[in-house]
Amino acid sequence: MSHTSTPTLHNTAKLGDIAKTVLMPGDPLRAKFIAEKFLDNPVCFNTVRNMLGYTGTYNGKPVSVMGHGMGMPSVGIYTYELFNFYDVDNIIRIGSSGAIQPDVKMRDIIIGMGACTDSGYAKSFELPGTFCPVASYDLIEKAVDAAESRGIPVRVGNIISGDVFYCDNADKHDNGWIKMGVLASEMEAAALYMNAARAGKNALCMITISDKPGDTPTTAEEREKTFTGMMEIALALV
Ligand SMILES: O=P(O)(O)O[C@H]1O[C@H](CO)[C@@H](O)[C@H]1O
Ligand SMILES: O=c1cc[nH]c(=O)[nH]1
Repeated sequence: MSHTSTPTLHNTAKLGDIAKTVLMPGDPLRAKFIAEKFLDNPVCFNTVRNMLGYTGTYNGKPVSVMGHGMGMPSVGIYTYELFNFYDVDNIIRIGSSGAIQPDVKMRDIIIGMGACTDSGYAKSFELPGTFCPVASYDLIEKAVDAAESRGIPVRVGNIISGDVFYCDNADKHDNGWIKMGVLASEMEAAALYMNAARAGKNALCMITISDKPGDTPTTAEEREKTFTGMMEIALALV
């Protein structure tokens, strides 16, 4: 795709409408909730496909928040455009996720230091080996400090960005990742980290456990409005 200017096919914002740091949940209504609850003077810059995006200020500093949809292709499009066409420097994903390790509990917050994947997303970069998608060390360090200073427990470790939410034999699907010490599953961090690496920008994925076998899953509304610990840590990075 050779498109290089703004607005884009997926975003009606003009260059300058979006802040250097963007918080990105998968759910656009989680983006709306964050903008309305935490930002001063939020202005909506995108409604294309209902992928809501807002820019406002937090503690006087400009910040944007925008949904990225579900899965690697969707997050790949939105983050590519933000990094490469909108001059965004930092993207912090704030997602829901499924527990993989037995000692990971509902509502635990995890910082994805690395993101394993079963996706073919890396193929587009035509590399001679296996790329290791990792978060920005600077953002990890700042997120850990922000969590500690707020008394919010977080774990830092490996996560898995999968291409499927529903699959035959989920236990078998997770078993290999359990043996490799992977903490939790979600569906976008690996593509985000790859796009950041390719663009020379910074990315971090923070997730809150919303599902664990044997526990009652959080509702859609809880995923939209109650993961505020993770949201506050992300906002502290602005
Ligand atoms: O809650 P979000 O941020 O969308 O993240 C998780 O939830 C979705 C699946 O329900 C996938 O996008 C997965 O990564
Ligand atoms: O990808 C995801 C997101 C939430 N819960 C899961 O089990 N998987």
